Amino acid sequence: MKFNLLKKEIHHNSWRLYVTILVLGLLTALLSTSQIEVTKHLTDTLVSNSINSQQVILWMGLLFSVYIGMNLIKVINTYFQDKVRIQMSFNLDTIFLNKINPQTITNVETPKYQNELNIAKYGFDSISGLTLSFLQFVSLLFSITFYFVVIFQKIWFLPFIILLLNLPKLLTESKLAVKDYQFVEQTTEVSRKRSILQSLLLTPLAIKEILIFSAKPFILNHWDQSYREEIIQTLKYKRHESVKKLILGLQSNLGLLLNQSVLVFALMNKIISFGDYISLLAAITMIESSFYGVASYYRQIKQYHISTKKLVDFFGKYSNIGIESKDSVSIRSKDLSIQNLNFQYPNQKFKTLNGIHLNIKSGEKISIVGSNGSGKSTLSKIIAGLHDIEAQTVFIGGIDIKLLDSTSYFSNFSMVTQDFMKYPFTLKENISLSDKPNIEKILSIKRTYSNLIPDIDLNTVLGYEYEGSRQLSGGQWQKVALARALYKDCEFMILDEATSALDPESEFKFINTYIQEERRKNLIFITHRLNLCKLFDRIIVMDNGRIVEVGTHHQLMNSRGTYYNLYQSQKMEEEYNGLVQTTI
Ligand SMILES: Nc1ncnc2c1ncn2[C@@H]1O[C@H](COP(=O)(O)OP(=O)(O)OP(=O)(O)O)[C@@H](O)[C@H]1O
Repeated sequence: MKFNLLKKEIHHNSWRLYVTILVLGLLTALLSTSQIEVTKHLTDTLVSNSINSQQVILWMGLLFSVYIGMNLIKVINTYFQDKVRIQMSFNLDTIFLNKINPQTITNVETPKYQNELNIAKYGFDSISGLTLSFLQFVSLLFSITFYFVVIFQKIWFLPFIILLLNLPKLLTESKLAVKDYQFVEQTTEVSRKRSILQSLLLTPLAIKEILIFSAKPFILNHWDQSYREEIIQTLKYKRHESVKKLILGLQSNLGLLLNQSVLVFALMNKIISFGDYISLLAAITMIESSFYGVASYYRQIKQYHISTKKLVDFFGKYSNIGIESKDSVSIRSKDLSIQNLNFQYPNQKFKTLNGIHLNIKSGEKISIVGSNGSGKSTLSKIIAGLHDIEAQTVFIGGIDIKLLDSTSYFSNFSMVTQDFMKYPFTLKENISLSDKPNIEKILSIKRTYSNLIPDIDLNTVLGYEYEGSRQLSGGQWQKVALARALYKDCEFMILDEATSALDPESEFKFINTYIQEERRKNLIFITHRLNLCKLFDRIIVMDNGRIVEVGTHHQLMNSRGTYYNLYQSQKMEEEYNGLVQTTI
């Protein structure tokens, strides 16, 4: 990806503001040079043998007007700079959120992604800072040039000495720019840890457990430790920066002393007047401070180069920029076939799935069961196209899914996972995920699946995030997620323990209705409630990343293997619970 492609979007709607700020910068430079000139004349009038009071009043009036003008421009300039900052941060956030578009979740569900995201955000912020600094830099260049002209007219060689003495500032800032980035990279994890723990202490979900388990001191202690670690690292870096700045300050003081000596020499030898002395000293001091601005701009230019490199890497990994869109392949059948599929998560040392072979015919309803961690969710996410897999392992209608455009592949799937989303939107938006929900479609789902969609106004905002919103129960939220999956109305419905919060009657009614109503569609149902498995065409039993049994409920019960044992132990548990209840 070429970063230049983004530049236009970064500066969208800002060019007129930039020109305004530059004009204001030019005016500031003109006024501050006039201030020097007026001060010179006022001083010369004051130290002359015959003080002309009218002239003194005139110069003082002029000086006052220059001050007022400078103040006015300063206020207007600050406003426009704020405006640029706001516009730029909107542009950058828009680009960032639009461009980050990973095609799968495999690399996103890792700490590496979080760290790289943090560094990329820092890079983006430094770009927005750079634009403003560039404008300030140009304004400073105006001022420095004007001051140089003033000084050059009186003592021609002095501007060159000043320039030479200020070069170390640029060098130091360039080194600090590299160090800045190294510092951010080193502290990303610890600063993320601190903010994760901080939000843990503040989010309502966590507060509930914190209260019950009296966990505040424990989490606070973790937060305190990571914050202290971050502070230690930050202060170490700041100390290093301060030492560099101290050395620079000393160099700058020595430079001023040298320049002042030149002025004193010129004054004593009557090369310049006393007024010149005062005004030139002011000009030199202003150049010195302007050079700090120039140096800090130089540091940001350096950072800009590092940032763009990091951003190009980041977008290369997590966006679809530069990925050639695949030709649309027409899929004739929706039969799904998995051939010798192995899968390993990027941050795991072992394979989560081992040699999976599975064929699912169009319209088939299958249930996947197995112990915790056996790989059921991973397999279902792979089927839905959410993970990076090797070529020639998953096929739809005989076509390798790696050859298909991911968006068109996703259009075949509806999915409700264990950790489904609860959007802080209205009920109808939660179901449709659209600005223009098809109300008739929602009402039709409501009629077919009784008790699925809560009996509240479709325009009610859900959750506890906003004033006037309405919180749902866990089961109701899960029903809304199921309604969302039905609304998408796809060939494949994947339900990963997606009915676990429903009462047994609602769960049975939902699954049974889907099977009856959607005979031509596929249902992949992951569950721990084995009594529902009887409703399915086939049951897949998983253990330790492998498929260990496949068959109907009766076949698997007769073969007396893993499924049989799981079923028996669940039946015994249910009988025991029933016994306890009747005893009570
Ligand atoms: N994002 C992830 N990154 C790394 N490892 C993961 C990730 N998700 C799952 N795993 C690992 O993969 C293995 C299988 O997990 P998976 O969620 O597929 O199991 P499951 O059969 O659905 O379990 P459960 O019944 O508890 O939901 C587990 O050992 C788990 O630690």
